Amino acid sequence: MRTVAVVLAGGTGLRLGLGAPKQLAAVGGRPILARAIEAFESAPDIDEVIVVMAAGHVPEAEVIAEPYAKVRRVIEGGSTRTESTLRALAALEHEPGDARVLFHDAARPFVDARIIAECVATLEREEAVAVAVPSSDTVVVVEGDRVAEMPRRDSLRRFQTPQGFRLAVIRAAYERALADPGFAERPPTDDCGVVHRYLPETPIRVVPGSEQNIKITHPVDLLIAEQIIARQAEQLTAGETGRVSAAESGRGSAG
Ligand SMILES: Nc1ccn([C@@H]2O[C@H](COP(=O)(O)OP(=O)(O)OP(=O)(O)O)[C@@H](O)[C@H]2O)c(=O)n1
Ligand SMILES: C[C@](O)(CO)[C@H](O)COP(=O)(O)O
Repeated sequence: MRTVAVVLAGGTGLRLGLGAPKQLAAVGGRPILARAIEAFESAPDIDEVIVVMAAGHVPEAEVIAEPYAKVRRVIEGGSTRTESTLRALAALEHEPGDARVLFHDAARPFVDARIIAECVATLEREEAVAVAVPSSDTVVVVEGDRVAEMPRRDSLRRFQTPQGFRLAVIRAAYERALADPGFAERPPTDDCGVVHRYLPETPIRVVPGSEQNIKITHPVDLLIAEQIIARQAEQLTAGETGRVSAAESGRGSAG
């Protein structure tokens, strides 16, 4: 069964305010989009990667995607996230219904191998999977400027991506969504939201995300991203030094 990763890069990054799509900006010297693609390129369970790029920026995305063998298509996105997903689904029209598809925000460049592997493994036995972390803030529902509800924090999670589905499920959910005149007016904020609203009987399994799997959204997130990259580099160096010392001590004891 094939698994396709869709890297959603169709946004323009208004909240970051760089004047260009944020996924083209570099963190740690490399474009955010390249980092997101790289995570799926190096995941053994992923067969193909489709990049959905913001209108007018497809050639730049093609240049970024060029080194990655699994990226065989860079397509133009729509004006909303759900429209970008729909374009990816159209590009996947020849895939069988039991194929697996993972939708990932290009704006989350630090998704790791464990998360991707758990999503793919979950889709072997389930029809939909989401990635989430607990909330460390108390989250409230407000009406106007008044608190209306205070849900129990221990039941709350913050969604990340990827969000994965059997193709037949996400196709059916969008088919129902498109038949609903209210969908365009109030679209869900993600693909799990489309499945939850239009196929409520479909269970969505949740696997643990990571605090590093941030969505670069506001300017402060660029600073956090640089810190994550610096820490990853330190950990790599420490790991390599550790391996060298272990090898050296091994040689010492053997000889
Ligand atoms: N029409 C759109 C809008 C968003 N996305 C993608 O969905 C992910 C999450 O969206 P968000 O963080 O909101 O990105 P932007 O839409 O670029 O940001 P903003 O809302 O600040 O403009 C991003 O990787 C973005 O590129 C997309 O593929 N197509
Ligand atoms: C899909 C998502 O990243 C889950 O948290 C989020 O809903 C995307 O929202 P955005 O407003 O498009 O960034």
